[in-house]
Amino acid sequence: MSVEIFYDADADLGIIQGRKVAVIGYGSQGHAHALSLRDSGVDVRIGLAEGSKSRAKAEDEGLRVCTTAEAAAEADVIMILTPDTKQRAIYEQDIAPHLKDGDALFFGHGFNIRYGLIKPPANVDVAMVAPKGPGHLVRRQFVDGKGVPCLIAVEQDPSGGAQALALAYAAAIGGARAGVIKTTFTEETETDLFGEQAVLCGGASALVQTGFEVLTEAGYAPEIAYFEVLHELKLIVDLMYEGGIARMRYSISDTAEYGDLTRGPRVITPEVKENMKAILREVQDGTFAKEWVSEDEQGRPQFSKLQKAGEQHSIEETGRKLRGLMSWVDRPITETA
Ligand SMILES: NC(=O)C1=CN([C@@H]2O[C@H](COP(=O)(O)OP(=O)(O)OC[C@H]3O[C@@H](n4cnc5c(N)ncnc54)[C@H](OP(=O)(O)O)[C@@H]3O)[C@@H](O)[C@H]2O)C=CC1
Ligand SMILES: CC[C@](O)(C(C)=O)C(=O)O
Ligand SMILES: [Mg+2]
Ligand SMILES: [Mg+2]
Repeated sequence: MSVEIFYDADADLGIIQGRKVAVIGYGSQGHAHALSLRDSGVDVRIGLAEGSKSRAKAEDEGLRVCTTAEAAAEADVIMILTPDTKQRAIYEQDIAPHLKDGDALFFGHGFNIRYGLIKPPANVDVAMVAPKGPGHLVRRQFVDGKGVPCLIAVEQDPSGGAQALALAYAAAIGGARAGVIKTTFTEETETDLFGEQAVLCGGASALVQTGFEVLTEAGYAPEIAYFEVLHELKLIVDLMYEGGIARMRYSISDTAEYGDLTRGPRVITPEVKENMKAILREVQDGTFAKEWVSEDEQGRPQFSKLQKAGEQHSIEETGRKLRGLMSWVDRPITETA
């Protein structure tokens, strides 16, 4: 199936420059969108809860901060960039009452529309601009003159202009430098959840932690294990990013390549592929969404326990020590590039 991919030349920045945009939330994606929209000449304000911890960060960047309700009332493009599990309540309390004809409701991920948690009225455009990368890198790449690819989708289009508006927004945050693919809320939500669970976050973290455990439990030095399975992983993935798996295999030794070709399938076995398929089914049939919404409603007991266990894994202590000795690696978490 072929896809439509758009670049800067296909986008009309003037469309988003002619609108009043509210970015609701100033976290990973919120700060990236708001700052890059502002730098692209867009009229942007930030919507936050009263007493929000994010207020000072946004104001330090010279952005105007209002309550979510004020921002939604003032703007005609409202981008919701708070955590997925919080969006429904924020929408119902502070956004829905202020929606008017001609407004556009935007999302950075399709979760709430795909699983029917938010049901916007028919008189507003509903669209998505979903960057395929973490917010802090969306901003860093924009500042560096690069861009993170984005997916756009349109769920409702009473104005007839929702796609052009989404493409203009994606261009304003740097996405059209790399490529903007048109998709649906369903395809974005299901592929994004699968990707982060099975490969990018869940799969990769478990692979690294398990490799570290196997080496250290066999008596090898944790520092050597860390460099081997975590630090070098970035360098290997950089080669894949630049030229695919073939480029990585070109650069590694024949010994590594033979080990890759013969041992890789012993790690990622047919059973692992079946596990991945089960994870995809839980995303498609709504099991994961139901579980996550319920976990959040109960105060995230399992999330907090597993998060703490991850933070206490011995690879983190080894990593902190080694990264502290490499000034170019130990980059503090900041909300700017
Ligand atoms: N993280 C990423 O890189 C990516 C995220 N997305 C999508 O983007 C959206 C935003 O995700 P992300 O950037 O990670 O979100 P964050 O967790 O970084 O959002 C935090 C922001 O939301 C505000 N917030 C949190 N809870 C509430 C609440 N109950 N009421 C009002 N504001 C609240 C916080 O304010 P305060 O400081 O006051 O707590 C803060 O400003 C999601 O739909 C996500 O799936 C898509 C692609 C990648
Ligand atoms: C990979 C995780 C992600 O989907 C992202 C950064 O793209 C997210 O939800 O944060
Ligand atoms: Mg993603
Ligand atoms: Mg995601």
